[in-house]
Amino acid sequence: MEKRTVPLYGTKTSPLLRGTGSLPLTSSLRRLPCDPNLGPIVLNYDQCTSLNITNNGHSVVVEFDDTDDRSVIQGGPLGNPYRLKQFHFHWGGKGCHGSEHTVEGMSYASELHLVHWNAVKYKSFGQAAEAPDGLAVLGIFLDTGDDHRWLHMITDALYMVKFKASVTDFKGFNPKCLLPSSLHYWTYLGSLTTPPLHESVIWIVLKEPIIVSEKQLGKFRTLLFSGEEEDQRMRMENNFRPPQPLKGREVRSSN
Ligand SMILES: NS(=O)(=O)c1ccc2c(c1)[C@H]1CCC[C@H]1[C@@H](c1ccccc1Cl)N2
Ligand SMILES: [Zn+2]
Repeated sequence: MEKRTVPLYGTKTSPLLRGTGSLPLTSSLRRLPCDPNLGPIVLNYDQCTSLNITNNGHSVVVEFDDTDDRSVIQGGPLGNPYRLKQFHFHWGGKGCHGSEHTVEGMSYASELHLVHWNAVKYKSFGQAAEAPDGLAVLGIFLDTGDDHRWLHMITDALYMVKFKASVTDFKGFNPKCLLPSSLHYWTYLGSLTTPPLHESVIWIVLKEPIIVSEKQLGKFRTLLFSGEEEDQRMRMENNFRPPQPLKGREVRSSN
């Protein structure tokens, strides 16, 4: 990890955003005392059903069947199990960094977000997305180094969703293969980092990054913000929102 120069966020299709959004896990977070009341997070993804992979004009998204509790996250700061709905990534331009959280001012090349919703308390994702305890987003940092042995399953499919609004089947993918070995985490109450910016997210950010290669990251940058029918082709990069002030929010640390 090197010091990141904060790239300009936003392009014609994703203007600079307001609101609290994601927060910097800054200051001496690494030395935060562990909160003994924070138990381990538990991921039950073994029965997960991935459906498709799509380019939504902001990121690449893998969506899951969330009609029952077949894949959930629970434990840690969560009072209920939360259903896995989708995951997506944020990344920078060549050589610059693209994570939406920083740790002691340092950022990573990319950040993976696994988005879950509280189906115990809310009838739909949309309703949960507007409630303070509606969503739980698991954030995983991507640092650069060797090839990630399973990420190719995503990057090999990216040519199929090059353009905005393109989608293709993507069955049988279990995101457990994208987890680091440790599930130690920081957690705080924040918001979605892109519109509609609802203050509805229990953020759970893993301390240990996964390692992916620059070559693999480069394949994300072959995606386009623009649709197939648009004349100007805008490469999809820097689709991350720089961290926002903590504003006195409490960040807690698992062991
Ligand atoms: N970077 S992030 O994880 O904080 C993030 C930020 C914004 C949004 C999402 C994820 C995703 C989560 C699923 C739906 C989608 C989205 C949305 C779109 C239409 C209607 C509602 C919603 Cl929530 N907006
Ligand atoms: Zn995100």
